Amino acid sequence: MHNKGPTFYEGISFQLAKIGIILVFVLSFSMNLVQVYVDYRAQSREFERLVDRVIQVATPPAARAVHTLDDDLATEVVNGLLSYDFIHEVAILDERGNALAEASRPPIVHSAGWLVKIVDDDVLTYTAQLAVPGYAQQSTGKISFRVDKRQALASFYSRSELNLVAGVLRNLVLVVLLFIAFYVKLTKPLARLSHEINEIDPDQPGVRRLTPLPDKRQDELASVISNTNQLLDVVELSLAKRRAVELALRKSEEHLRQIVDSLPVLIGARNKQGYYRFANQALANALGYTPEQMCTIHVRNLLKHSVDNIEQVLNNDARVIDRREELDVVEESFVGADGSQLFLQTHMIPLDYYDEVVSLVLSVDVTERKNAQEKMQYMAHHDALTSLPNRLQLVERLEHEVRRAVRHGYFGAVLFIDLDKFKNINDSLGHPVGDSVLQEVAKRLKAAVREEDLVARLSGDEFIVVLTVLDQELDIAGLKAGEISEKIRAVVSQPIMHEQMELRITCSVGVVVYPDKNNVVHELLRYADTAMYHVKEKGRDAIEFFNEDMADKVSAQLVMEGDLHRALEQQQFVLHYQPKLDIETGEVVGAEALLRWQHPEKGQISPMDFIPVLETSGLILDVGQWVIEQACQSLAIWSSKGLWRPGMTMSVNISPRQFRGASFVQDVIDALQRYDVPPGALDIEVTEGIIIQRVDEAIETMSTLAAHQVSFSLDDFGTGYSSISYLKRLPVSTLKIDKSFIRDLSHDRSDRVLVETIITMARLLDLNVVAEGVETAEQLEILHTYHCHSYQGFYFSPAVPEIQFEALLKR
Ligand SMILES: Nc1nc2c(ncn2[C@@H]2O[C@@H]3COP(=O)(O)O[C@H]4[C@@H](O)[C@H](n5cnc6c(=O)[nH]c(N)nc65)O[C@@H]4COP(=O)(O)O[C@H]3[C@H]2O)c(=O)[nH]1
Repeated sequence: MHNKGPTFYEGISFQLAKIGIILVFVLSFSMNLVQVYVDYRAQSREFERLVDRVIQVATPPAARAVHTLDDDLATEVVNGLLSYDFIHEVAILDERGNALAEASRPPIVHSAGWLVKIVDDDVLTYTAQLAVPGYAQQSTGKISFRVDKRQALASFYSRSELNLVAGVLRNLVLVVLLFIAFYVKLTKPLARLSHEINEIDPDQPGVRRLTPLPDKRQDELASVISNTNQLLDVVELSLAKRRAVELALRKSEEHLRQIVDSLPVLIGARNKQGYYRFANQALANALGYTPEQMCTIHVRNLLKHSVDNIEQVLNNDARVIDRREELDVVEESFVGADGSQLFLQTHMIPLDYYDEVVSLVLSVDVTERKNAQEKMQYMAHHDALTSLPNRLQLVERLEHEVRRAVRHGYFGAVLFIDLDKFKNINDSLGHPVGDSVLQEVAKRLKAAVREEDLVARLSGDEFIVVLTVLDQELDIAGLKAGEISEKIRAVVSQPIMHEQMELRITCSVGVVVYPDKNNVVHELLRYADTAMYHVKEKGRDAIEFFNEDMADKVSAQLVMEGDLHRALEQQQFVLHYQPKLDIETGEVVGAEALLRWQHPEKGQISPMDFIPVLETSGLILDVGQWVIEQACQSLAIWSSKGLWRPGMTMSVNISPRQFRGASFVQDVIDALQRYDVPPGALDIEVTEGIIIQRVDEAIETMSTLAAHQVSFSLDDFGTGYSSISYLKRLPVSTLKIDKSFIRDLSHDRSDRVLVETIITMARLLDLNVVAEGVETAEQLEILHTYHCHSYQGFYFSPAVPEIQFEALLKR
């Protein structure tokens, strides 16, 4: 800080000189003037007295001259008066006013000084009456003369002028001398002092000291300089101390900063205005700024743009700062410099930071955790292949939609869509093709419905479409659901192009309109499933609405499902055996094990009624295994008793689900080994339906078991595909002609042709033929003519309990 020193004219000396000069002129001149005035008054009075004496001296001779009319005397008086240098005109007049004698001379011209001009008191005229004593004091004339007062006071004036000028000059000299003395003694040292103070470095005040005055000077200035030097020393010392403290502080702050910066926790301090007063490296890095930049950006600009989020952060800051509360914030959403979103979990503490209270925020970056959670949440609610909502989300949404429909009084619909023969695509073209078909179907379904409708993938080739808000009238809602279902059927059946291959697929659609009586989501799905199943039963590629009959059937099925669970636990199942007989010899060549359910209340229930329920509920896996075990056990017993001769076969029915079960092959082998079943005694009846779905897998399963001496019969032959091509590939030893062809054998020619053809074909393929449902001798006779190998049916015996069958064997 360097101040420009004062100029000469701004200096104290000049200022004092200026004041001195003004005082000299004003005070000394005015006081001298007063003195002159007093002197002038005294001089004037003196002059008056002189004039009076002159008149007293001149009037008697002048009166005599007038009285005697003596011109000479008058002239003498006049001349006498003119001898006074200040009288320059005299006249003696008689009583009539005629001049008896008069004389004048020009006034003496003075070089009039300035003072005379100020006084301006020049010529005066005096007149005196002349009277002769003793003549009654009667005036006889008068004498007049003119007087020049300036002339009379001339010496006074010149003396006064001299005094005035001399006084002023003397004082002026005094002022000049004082000015010099001030300048030398005060102003000059002060100017030097000022200059030296200016030169002092505020950071090192002790380095440049003020130059002391000569030793003999012990005045105030010398004391100021010496005191200032002492002060500079003290300041220098305290500065040095302060610098040392500051250095220590800075170092400790630096260490702290390093520690804070190296922490993985994101640390910052925000003030009430929403600015970071401090941000550690981790926080700055996380947001993509430097710690310095962080302090220049308002927190609003770092937050994700959502009113709630911004409000929450600002409100929390205000709470911490104003109310000094400590807060835990589960989630704050920030946006980094590169636009990426960041989720922070934060603990907030009020902190006194320099001159204000701030909110100290300690955060952990939970973005990855949050993203993982969201991803998991997404995965938990979506199907990975099609990204459609999965069953979980479907159920949640459908529950919500049903509630909404009930509340607002309108109808919606659930469409259960199953792709027809999708397995064929998977099996023949491979899973990648199947996957891309599913993705394409998902896309088409989404495009076919409104945004607010829901398309979900249930499993495999099953999709659900929820049509929300169809109509307030049930009929119209149903109509709309039907129209949309038709549209869906149409879009799904459009050719699907896959790597220049044109694929065609149809779908079966089951429709249920909601809300219904109980509005349970799982029921709705089951109803839609049932309706879809009906479509499948009727030949696929159609839509069907769920109706009351179906509902009754479903509820009956549900009741039965519960009963079947109990049946297995309480051993209500038994096996009956129907003998198989050689047509030629009439000997028993084996048996078919048939499942019976002894219901405690309803009595014996037909497997035709409960096997489908076992199948859909999955219970068939347990019950089917039980059947195999039971049959193997009976075989072992009869074999040990010598009742089961070699070459006899025990047929066991296997359901599709059981056949495809992962442990099926091993379970059968285990049972064979456990009961030590004679080789070739166990025969498994499979339907064409089981095989046709996955021919290769079926062949593999059958071949494995065939290697363990298990034979296979093809049940219900003639009702299905009856393709000779796959028959040749299958390890099947027996064909069972369905009883529906045997029933009308005696009077239906076409059945006879069919049965004869099957038998002939079987013989050609070296397969056994068993005719089912032989009830009459006539039927048996016809079969005999056709050279059918064996038969079973009520004609000989229905399926009978184990004991009865054993007795039959014994016979
Ligand atoms: N009208 C008439 N019927 C006759 C005659 N002879 C036998 N039957 C019946 O015809 C059915 C033959 O069994 P299926 O075709 O394999 O058809 C079976 C089979 O598909 C299935 N089934 C039976 N037991 C089991 C089992 O343990 N497991 C599996 N998966 N299915 C079984 O249930 C179906 C029906 O079994 P059932 O009611 O026992 O009915 C049996 C049998 O009682 C006859 O002369 N006239």
